Amino acid sequence: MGWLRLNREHAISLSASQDNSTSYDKPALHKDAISSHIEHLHADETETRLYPAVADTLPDDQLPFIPAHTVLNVSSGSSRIWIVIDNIVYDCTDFIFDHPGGSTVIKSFVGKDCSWQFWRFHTREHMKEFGRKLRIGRTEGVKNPFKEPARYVGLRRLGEVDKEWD
Ligand code: HEM
Repeated sequence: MGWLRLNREHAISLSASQDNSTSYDKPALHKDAISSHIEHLHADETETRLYPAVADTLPDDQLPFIPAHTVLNVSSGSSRIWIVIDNIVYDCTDFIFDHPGGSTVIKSFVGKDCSWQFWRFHTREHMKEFGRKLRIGRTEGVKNPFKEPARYVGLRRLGEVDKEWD
């Protein structure tokens, strides 16, 4: 667990040294730091650390690809809190302690897709300001355990084409 401890201390000292930083700001981890600590880790922890948080400026389509089975393995075999929104993997391990909606909701989606649930409670601005810095990769095929219920405006289903207007 040496690496995890190091990562947390690094994050804390970083946020202490930057006034406008919050405690869940994650540093962009350096490859040398990863390899020098990687030998102390169990296999599944090693796997999680291959995907550190990436720079805010990196476009989604340039994020490293994390196969669905890796998302699943990491989530069941380690204490990392990875969730998937619109095929982007977010590492919420540290962020859950600061999440205004509490940690339980996020924990209930570990290793799962929760796109529609996320968009029920958040705006694009929330994602840009708080979510973007938690991105670690992109993926495909991770399942949402719940089907999105149909949404209605009055008696009309949202998004339904109104035949009378055609
Ligand atoms: C990338 C992951 C996430 C980020 C960055 C994030 C960020 C935030 C932020 C910034 C707020 C405050 C919103 C406000 O001020 O109006 C919030 C509230 C909330 N979030 Fe999240 N969230 C994440 C994941 C989730 C997930 C997966 C769920 C569960 C579906 C969830 C459920 C909620 C709820 C229920 C609230 C409280 C809403 C309210 O009080 O009106 N969040 N989140």
